[in-house]
Amino acid sequence: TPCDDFKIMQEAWNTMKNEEVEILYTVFKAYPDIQAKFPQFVGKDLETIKGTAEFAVHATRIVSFMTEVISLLGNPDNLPAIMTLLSKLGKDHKSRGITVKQFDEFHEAFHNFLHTHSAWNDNVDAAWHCNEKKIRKVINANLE
Ligand code: HEM
Repeated sequence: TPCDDFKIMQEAWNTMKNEEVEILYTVFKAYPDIQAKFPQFVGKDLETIKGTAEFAVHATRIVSFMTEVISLLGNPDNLPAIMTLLSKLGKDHKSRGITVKQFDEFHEAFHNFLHTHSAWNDNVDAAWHCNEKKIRKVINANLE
């Protein structure tokens, strides 16, 4: 299945994973309701906060989480670790009042970023979608 092509997914991600600030900016720009959930960013001008250390720190937390999960893919021994990380992410965000709908929004905006990146192609897309579907299932089960 395309899920087994995790290597090309990891390679593509490696070319994008250092664009933390641009990734979070893309998400907040498309969905201000996501920005509004952050006590430190609510009501602030996105263009202004984009350049702050606080913004870079949070962008890096999110993107590093993704990097961690993506690096663990492909080895069945890592499955329990992946499940633990994803369940915790879902539970921690549920307790902040964040919804599946907002994760869908994040997802969509995040994809606009990925798709406009030069490392993206049909093979990466297929591998990404297959793995992402499974990942989102675990997160959603813990968000609901
Ligand atoms: C869907 C919209 C989302 C909203 C509204 C949201 C909101 C938040 C908020 C308010 C915090 C706490 C910030 C702080 O204490 O400084 C947080 C923490 C965090 N978020 Fe999100 N988040 C979203 C999606 C995501 C996604 C998709 C990921 C990763 C794939 C992610 C990863 C993290 C991580 C790693 C932390 C720090 C650990 C923790 O406290 O849980 N978030 N998020």
